[in-house]
Amino acid sequence: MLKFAPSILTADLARLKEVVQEAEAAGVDWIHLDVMDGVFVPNLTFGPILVEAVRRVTSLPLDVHLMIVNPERYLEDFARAGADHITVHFEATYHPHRAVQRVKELGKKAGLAINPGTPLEAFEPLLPELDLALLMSVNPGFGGQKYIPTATGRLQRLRAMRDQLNPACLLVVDGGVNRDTVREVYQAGADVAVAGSALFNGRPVAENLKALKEVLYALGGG
Ligand SMILES: O=C(CO)[C@H](O)[C@H](O)COP(=O)(O)O
Repeated sequence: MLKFAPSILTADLARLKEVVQEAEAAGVDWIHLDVMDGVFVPNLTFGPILVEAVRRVTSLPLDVHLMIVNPERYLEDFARAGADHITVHFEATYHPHRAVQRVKELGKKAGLAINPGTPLEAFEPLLPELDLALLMSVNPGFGGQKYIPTATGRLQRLRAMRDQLNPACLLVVDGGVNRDTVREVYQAGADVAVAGSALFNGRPVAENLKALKEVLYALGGG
């Protein structure tokens, strides 16, 4: 069963509580929060204050994706704000291993993410300690981008690496997942799909989620 983690990046943030609760009622698995600093990625979003606000309106796991340089500086703040999972980017820190260890010391699930241009081997030394391995299937920074087709082969190879080194680590794909690409990412071995514009787009989340799941049911694998 592929899990779905809607990214609030494309939601109507003036209705934050309603949209998060709508997603929860629709049956999504996690809420994904994209934290951007305008340095690591060319966009700015929000920090721990918003994570804390979301924490107060849902009991779903909060999956915080830090697209910020030197994420070590803020791990405690996001943990205190109520994040359940904290994912840092391999490219954004000199010390990805130290950052992952710190997330675990804080009692949270630790994730490592890589960009589309980063070799998959970046995961290898850290995989045995990861709870989540997040593969970007768009260049990070914006919702609503097109899925990069080379992500599929990378997912397949990462799945094999994961199965060998740490089967308990969840494989997360992020970017451009929609009705046209969800089959591909599921068949390539993803455990969790982050989806922004396919789930938060002005139409009811339940309808959007159903449409994605129908593609998977048709395979007999949803
Ligand atoms: O990390 C992200 C962008 O950096 C977003 O989570 C991702 O792009 C989801 O949005 P969409 O499903 O619309 O592509």
